[in-house]
Amino acid sequence: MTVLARAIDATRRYGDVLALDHVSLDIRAGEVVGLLGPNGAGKSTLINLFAGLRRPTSGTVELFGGSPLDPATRRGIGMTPQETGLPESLRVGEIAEFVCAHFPDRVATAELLARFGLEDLVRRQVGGLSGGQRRRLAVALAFAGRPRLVFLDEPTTGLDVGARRALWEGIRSFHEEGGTVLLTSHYLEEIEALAERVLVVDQGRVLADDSVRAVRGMVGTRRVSLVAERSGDRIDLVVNDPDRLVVELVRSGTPFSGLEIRPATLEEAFLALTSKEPAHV
Ligand SMILES: Nc1ncnc2c1ncn2[C@@H]1O[C@H](COP(=O)(O)OP(=O)(O)OP(=O)(O)O)[C@@H](O)[C@H]1O
Repeated sequence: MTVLARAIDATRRYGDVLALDHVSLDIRAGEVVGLLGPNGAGKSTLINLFAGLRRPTSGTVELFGGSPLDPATRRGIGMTPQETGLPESLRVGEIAEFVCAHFPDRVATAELLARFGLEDLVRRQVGGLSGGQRRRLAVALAFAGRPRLVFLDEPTTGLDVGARRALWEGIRSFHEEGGTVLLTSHYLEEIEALAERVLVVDQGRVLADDSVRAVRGMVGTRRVSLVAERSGDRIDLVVNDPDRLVVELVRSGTPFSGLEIRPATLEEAFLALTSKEPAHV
């Protein structure tokens, strides 16, 4: 399958901060790939390298087989960064028209807005949009030039359920037409709704690169919490098989109390993943 974006041993430092640590991966045509990781994991940095907004400190990043720094190459991508600023006094239809007009093979403004459920807002000034409507518009604009590959950095943060679904529909219809998307999120649920493949990133490293189902299994851990009677200390453990742990504890005759078992949060699962050797790097 055609590789649209490729990182080979890419490292990016900001002063003392190692934002990306020897990352190698491919984004192939037709994929929707979710980039999952906690704050500061390196998700935006990876997108910024692919989009040519930053250069790697070492290693190589390729876009459509060329350099992401080449404007002609970059014309094939669409991008919505984490934060965007749109001119307040322009109308939604005017902004969409302005952005579409930059591309040789542009989407019709009405079609673009309809795809993201924004058709009723075409005459509204941006200053009069809600936060969710602004965000949807910012995401829609990434698709204005019929890109081959779209980067979306936390596209649905701050959206309510309805707006989130409208946005998901827009992304899905692009994918159904063969489009490729790399999107970041803090939520596995969101990535599950859109992507087949998920990259789990933390501290600049790719901890897992697998199907959403496999990663769900990996992070489908449980947190077991109990008080050891001898010391009186509460002990917290993140495990895959809590039943076995409890059976073994009882068998060993260790006195304990206050047993609690609950699903691990994504944060805890990340920590559990980080403490092991990465499955695929
Ligand atoms: N321009 C910069 N200057 C200095 N440090 C930076 C810069 N950009 C990012 N960093 C640091 O690099 C690391 C990775 O940041 P990055 O924004 O890529 O993470 P992220 O996974 O996108 O986080 P979030 O989920 O919070 O958006 C962080 O420690 C961050 O503070």
